[in-house]
Amino acid sequence: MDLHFDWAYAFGLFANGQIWDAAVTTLWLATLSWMIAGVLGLGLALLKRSGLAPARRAAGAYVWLFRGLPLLLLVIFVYNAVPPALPVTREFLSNPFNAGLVALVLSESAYMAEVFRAGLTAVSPEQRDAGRALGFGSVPLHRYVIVPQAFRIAIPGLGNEYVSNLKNTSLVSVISLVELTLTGQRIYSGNFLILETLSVIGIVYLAMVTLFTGVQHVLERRLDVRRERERRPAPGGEVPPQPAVPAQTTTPRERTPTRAGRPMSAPVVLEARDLRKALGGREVLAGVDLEIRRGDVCVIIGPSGSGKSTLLRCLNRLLIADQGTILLDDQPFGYRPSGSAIRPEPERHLAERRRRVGMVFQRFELFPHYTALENVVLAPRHFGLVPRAGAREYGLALLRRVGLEQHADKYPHQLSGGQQQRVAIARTLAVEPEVILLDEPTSALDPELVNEVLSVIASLADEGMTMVIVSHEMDFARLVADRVVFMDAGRIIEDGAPDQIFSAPAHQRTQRFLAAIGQG
Ligand SMILES: Nc1ncnc2c1ncn2[C@@H]1O[C@H](COP(=O)(O)OP(=O)(O)OP(=O)(O)O)[C@@H](O)[C@H]1O
Repeated sequence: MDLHFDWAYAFGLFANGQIWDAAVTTLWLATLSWMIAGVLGLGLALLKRSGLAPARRAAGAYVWLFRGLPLLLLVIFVYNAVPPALPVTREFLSNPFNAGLVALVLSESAYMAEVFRAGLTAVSPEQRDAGRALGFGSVPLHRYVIVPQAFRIAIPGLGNEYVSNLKNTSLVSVISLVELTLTGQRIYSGNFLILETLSVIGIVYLAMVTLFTGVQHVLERRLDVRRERERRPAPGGEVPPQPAVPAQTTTPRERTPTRAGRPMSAPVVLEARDLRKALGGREVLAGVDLEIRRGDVCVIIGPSGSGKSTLLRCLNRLLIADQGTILLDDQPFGYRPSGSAIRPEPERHLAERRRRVGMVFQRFELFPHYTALENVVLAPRHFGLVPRAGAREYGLALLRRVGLEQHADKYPHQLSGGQQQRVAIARTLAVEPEVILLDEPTSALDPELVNEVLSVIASLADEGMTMVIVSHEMDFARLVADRVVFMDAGRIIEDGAPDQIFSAPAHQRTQRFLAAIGQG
């Protein structure tokens, strides 16, 4: 068969105004529906992960229904069946563009919900804990920490959705919306130059997809702080290297073991009573009592799996103990009286008070999409501890305290592990906690970076900061601690001055542990 392609006609079609009008309609319909569906999809994804079972079920039912129904059927239904059933929609839905928009949004939002859900799930639980430890409740936690990270992860999936949505607009031609496909049909039904017309229509679709792909590419690059920064050196990158720790800071090695302990008269600031917690069917905390006095530096040591980290997480209520209570300044912390018993307080009431007990994590958990300075000022800005105009100065002063002022505008990935941990300490200090919990703050660091972090912690101890530190750094514990607490199998076995614990442990289990790690 002789295939004739009328090139002149095909090129001439590019000057056909009908095609460009239809392209604008198609693009507008696809973009508007995709944007509305994006907002709805994010809302649905958040509802699907919410703690409220009815909200979860409703969102799940929505996704099940609108992902399951063919779009063509939805378009016809919205245009023909909804207006008679709901007269108030008659005027709006009598316009094929509006009816198509509604159908596309219904269908597309169900898909987008799953794309966003994948992004939300990919944000690590440790990032959530870091936000919660700063005192963020659910809304600020999602706004500052989770959604921005989830959005970055979801971009490729959202881009795919845009492209499939753009092509799906052709189905709206079934209710006579004059979009690209219908325009093509109308043109070739008059002259039968099907191949030429469809080729031009196809090229216009491809041009639109190419345009969008370019926009997506630019957006991805903009939001990828790693890429952005590789091309553009961060401010502060060219300054001469500065000392790892502030000049006034003492290094642990230089300190003399004169930290004689706080007077026993200092008020108790944080207290755990009979804490019990089971995890994975095993009793991890088996009745822990601990008193922390204002200004105490309490170092918790013990074998792996003895429950040290679990105890810390229970102390600031990132983890809810099964039994027992926590008192902060003699007031129940995260518990409230309920009849004769006291019960855990709901997260929404507890969130903001949690910042009074700050936490530094083993793996730093800086927010990767913010600079060091932004990490530090995020929470104080949110809680109104510092005015907008003074926020930068406030953050810089804190970074200066940990020796990192000149790295303020770098992103976490541009800092060494030790520097990241020092920023994390500054971030914790920024919300003015009464007590700081440090969970193995140096165990994720290369040996040569350990000292710079320990030095910062030592300087905080000198300033009188109350700290509870889980550490495997025994030399550091000897020098910086007022008290050393030895834990084993979910219990506190021994609690005393560093000299006593390290030189004359009273309990055989402590002796065995110290001997095993070469400290006996
Ligand atoms: N989410 C969890 N589910 C089940 N078991 C858990 C969970 N978290 C911790 N555990 C277990 O609880 C025990 C105590 O863990 P924890 O992290 O508190 O110990 P640790 O003394 O801090 O240990 P390490 O020094 O190795 O960090 C371990 O046996 C651990 O496997």
